[in-house]
Amino acid sequence: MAVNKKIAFIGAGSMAEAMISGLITNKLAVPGQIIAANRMNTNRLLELKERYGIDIAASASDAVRKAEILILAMKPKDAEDALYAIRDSIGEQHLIISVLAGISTDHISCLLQSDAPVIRAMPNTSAAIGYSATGLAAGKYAEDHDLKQAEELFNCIGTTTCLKEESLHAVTGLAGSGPAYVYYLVEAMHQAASSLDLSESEARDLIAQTLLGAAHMLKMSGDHPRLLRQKVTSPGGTTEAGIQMLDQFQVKEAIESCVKRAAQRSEELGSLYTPPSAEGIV
Ligand SMILES: NC(=O)C1=CN([C@@H]2O[C@H](COP(=O)(O)OP(=O)(O)OC[C@H]3O[C@@H](n4cnc5c(N)ncnc54)[C@H](OP(=O)(O)O)[C@@H]3O)[C@@H](O)[C@H]2O)C=CC1
Ligand SMILES: O=C(O)[C@@H]1CCC=N1
Repeated sequence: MAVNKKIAFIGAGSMAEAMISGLITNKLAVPGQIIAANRMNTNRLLELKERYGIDIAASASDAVRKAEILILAMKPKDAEDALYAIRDSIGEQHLIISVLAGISTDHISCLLQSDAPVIRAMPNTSAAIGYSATGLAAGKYAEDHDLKQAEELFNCIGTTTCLKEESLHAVTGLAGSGPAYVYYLVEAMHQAASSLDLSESEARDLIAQTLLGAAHMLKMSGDHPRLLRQKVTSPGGTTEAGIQMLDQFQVKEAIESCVKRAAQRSEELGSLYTPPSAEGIV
């Protein structure tokens, strides 16, 4: 379903571009409905205008004044400056959606000194091709229709899961950062393929299709990954021999630690950029 509101991206980096690309490709919005602002990198804004035909703003507050849905997409460390700069332009027409890792909706409301509805979202960069796995949580001023609006928007660029806000740290560790873990695995598979004399393009096709097939099997069969793995693993065969290496290097434990550490880092970012005086106050 298309939205008929103007959407402003405050922060025009990787995540904003992934969402802009997904929103336009999947026809939730036409380019003229999207406006982007960043801190100072005008070339980046011109690049996005050229690539997607979107509007660009002279300042973040200019973008805010022209839009009803605001997507906060700067780094957590820049949130304070960015929100101070726009707070006088926030009005009752605005729905605020933050994709910032770790930063709570309470903190955003506090910095904005506003009771405008805030939805916290954790998408991932697969939004660019309509495959984000996004977690969503409503802040205390958001009503059901605000969450529904955010769900509509993110459903257009992947799947959405609504959760309590505390769970967004886990979503960040698992799915927000998740594509990077998969690319890390792929980098290792490429290195192995190269040392086994496969060409770059042969390896690329084989690896991408193998991942795609496994992901579809997980979704379509509904089987537990252990069962799916067992079906690949013949006793005394190649897979068993390969997996013995993964076990030897404790790869399962490493991945579990990786996801937990990323989730913990999300909590740390929240504390790092939330002065104690701002916790829970609006
Ligand atoms: N990348 C990812 O995979 C994901 C990222 N996120 C979250 O998305 C957010 C953005 O990440 P990402 O896109 O990777 O970051 P980038 O560094 O790629 O982009 C950040 C953008 O924020 C802009 N910015 C900085 N300060 C301000 C300001 N005061 N006012 C307006 N814009 C400002 C920067 O502008 P300039 O260049 O001019 O300084 C830049 O355009 C982060 O909070 C991150 O946690 C969430 C899910 C996944
Ligand atoms: O690395 C980060 O902090 C951001 C949040 C999730 C993915 N990228």
